[in-house]
Amino acid sequence: MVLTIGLTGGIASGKSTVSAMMRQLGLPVIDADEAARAVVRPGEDAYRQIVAAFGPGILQKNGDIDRAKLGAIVFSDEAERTKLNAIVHPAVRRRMLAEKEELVRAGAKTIVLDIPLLFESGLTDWVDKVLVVFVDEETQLRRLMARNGFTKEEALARIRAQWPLAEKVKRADAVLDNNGTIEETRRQLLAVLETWGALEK
Ligand SMILES: CC(C)(COP(=O)(O)OP(=O)(O)OC[C@H]1O[C@@H](n2cnc3c(N)ncnc32)[C@H](O)[C@@H]1O)[C@@H](O)C(=O)NCCC(=O)NCCS
Ligand SMILES: Nc1ncnc2c1ncn2[C@@H]1O[C@H](COP(=O)(O)OP(=O)(O)OP(=O)(O)O)[C@@H](O)[C@H]1O
Repeated sequence: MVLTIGLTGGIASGKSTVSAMMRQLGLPVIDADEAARAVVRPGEDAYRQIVAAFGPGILQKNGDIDRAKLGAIVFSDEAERTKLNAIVHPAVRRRMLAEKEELVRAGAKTIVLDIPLLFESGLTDWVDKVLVVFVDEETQLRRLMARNGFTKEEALARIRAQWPLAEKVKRADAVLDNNGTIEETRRQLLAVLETWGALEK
């Protein structure tokens, strides 16, 4: 029996920080953001669909998608974001399922799916347990602006493109409070993984 853990939270709440800890503990992590980058590389179907839908103006000189330009469009206009999601999400889901099947075939006992939009995309039936990384709004805004160099408006636009983090906390099987130090978050993570029997070899 494979235990599938859905790791989610809000933008900049600390999912990648926590998924790195889970990898260090020997748990395989399938990363939706990584999949979303891979499926839009030049030559991929989704790449062609994105250029057709948004025009060559969202491309860099070398032909790669200009993520900052496309981000500015989709985080300021819900209809544009829905258009992009309709192109990218099906390809991301196919890629993640293929990765998961490979891990199951290789005998993985616990698999982590790091999916920022687990709830927004209605993917909770993909996982056995939902682990939410929580931070308060002020901390989230500060860390997001510091990490990406966004203005407050750009950061808020991204935060508002997702469910409120408090709604995800209500639906979680376990919550990591990531407002403190990374060490404090790690201690909480170990306790949750212990409880779920996720660390047995
Ligand atoms: C708009 C894009 C090009 C911006 O790229 P950029 O490198 O600036 O951001 P990155 O991809 O690293 O995402 C950073 C964070 O933004 C948030 N985010 C990304 N896409 C979305 C979205 N469609 N809706 C809400 N939040 C999103 C997530 O919290 C993600 O972790 C990119 O985010 C994208 O292609 N998004 C559509 C695919 C998607 O929904 N990915 C999210 C998980 S599947
Ligand atoms: N406990 C913490 N204390 C201080 N800084 C932190 C803590 N946890 C995360 N950070 C920092 O906050 C920022 C956001 O963390 P991280 O990138 O892990 O979030 P995320 O949820 O993966 O973001 P995204 O939704 O964009 O993928 C990063 O710069 C990270 O180094």
